[in-house]
Amino acid sequence: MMAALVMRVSPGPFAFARVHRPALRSAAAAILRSIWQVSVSATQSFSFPERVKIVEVGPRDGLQNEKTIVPTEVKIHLIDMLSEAGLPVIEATSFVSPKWVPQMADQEEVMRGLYKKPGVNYPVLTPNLKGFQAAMKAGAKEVAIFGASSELFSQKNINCSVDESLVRFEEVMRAAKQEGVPVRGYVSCVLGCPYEGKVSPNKVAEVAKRLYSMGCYEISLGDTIGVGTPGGMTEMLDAVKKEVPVEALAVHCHDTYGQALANILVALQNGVSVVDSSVAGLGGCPYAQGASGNVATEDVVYMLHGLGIHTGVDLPKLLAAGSYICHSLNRRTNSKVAQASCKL
Ligand SMILES: CC(C)(COP(=O)([O-])OP(=O)([O-])OC[C@H]1O[C@@H](n2cnc3c(N)ncnc32)[C@H](O)[C@@H]1OP(=O)([O-])[O-])[C@@H](O)C(=O)NCCC(=O)NCCSC(=O)C[C@@](C)(O)CC(=O)[O-]
Repeated sequence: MMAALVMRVSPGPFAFARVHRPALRSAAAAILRSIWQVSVSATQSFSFPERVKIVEVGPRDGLQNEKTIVPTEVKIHLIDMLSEAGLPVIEATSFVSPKWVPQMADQEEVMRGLYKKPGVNYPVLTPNLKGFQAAMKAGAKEVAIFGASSELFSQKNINCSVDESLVRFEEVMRAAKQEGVPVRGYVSCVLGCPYEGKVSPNKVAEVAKRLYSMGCYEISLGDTIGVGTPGGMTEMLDAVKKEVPVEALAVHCHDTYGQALANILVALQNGVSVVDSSVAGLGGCPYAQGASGNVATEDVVYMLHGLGIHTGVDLPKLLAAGSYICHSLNRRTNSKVAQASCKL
């Protein structure tokens, strides 16, 4: 359901209006009025979803590219902190080859060790039947298959062509249907490929349609290397929405060029209400040259709450999870909200 945006102006950032000198006070009020007017007119013609489902991909996408192996207990504690913060979906790990992605080699231990909070989904990536079977043995209740709209990226990432990958995914889908397991589908490189450059929106739409037709309940559209802009996002969504209902679409933005929040905003205006993000902005695909972190969950939540959109996420608890993983990795957070909160 979509709701028109009701603008609310928080007094916080405008505390300077409380100054005692009348001239300054009226100047501050004028600035405030002009900002408010611009904001309202800029947003009045759009509508946004009332609630957004955030799919937290930090424990998988966020950590898969880390060179030093993160201890299993740290991964488990991170996942538990994220579920405690109210994230409804937490992608826990991936059942891929440990030769290809050594960081995910402890997938079974992670699945067995995490506290399965009632109401929270913990999907895992499965590139093929072998991965699916291992995931089932480890107790996974939901899986994700991951394809691409670029041939070269598909080859580099999963060692097969796009068509071959779809055949493998059909096998996973058949097995999943037998087990009654929901399957999410990813399409990578929807706004650009590190090896092929521009990707046609029609190609994205075609792969998204194939995944949706085979039974994926949701299709996550990945700007794998974070090169997209709001213009590209709009063009791509226009094409995909002709093939897949918008209710079944998610966006998965990386922030390499600082466009992720703008791209997400445009996706929301286009009716998308599922957003992937990674705590502390960790992440990147090891087989996508130049890929930087995912958009930070903290920043997405801050923006959504500022728009009056419900997420169910407790921002202070989320910030604590981000701080925990950054401390464990000895890394500065990529989240602007976390950086700003530290200074308060
Ligand atoms: C897909 C494969 C396995 C094909 O890899 P392959 O080498 O072509 O597979 P194969 O079938 O020829 O088997 C080779 C070896 O791998 C083993 N194997 C085969 N399958 C599995 C499995 N499931 N789990 C564990 N082991 C497996 C298999 O048993 C065999 O072992 P060996 O006999 O040599 O000892 C490989 O290419 C792979 O693991 N790729 C994973 C790459 C990956 O995880 N990339 C990151 C995730 S995608 C991403 O980040 C993008 C996303 C989703 O976030 C969205 C976005 O941002 O756009």
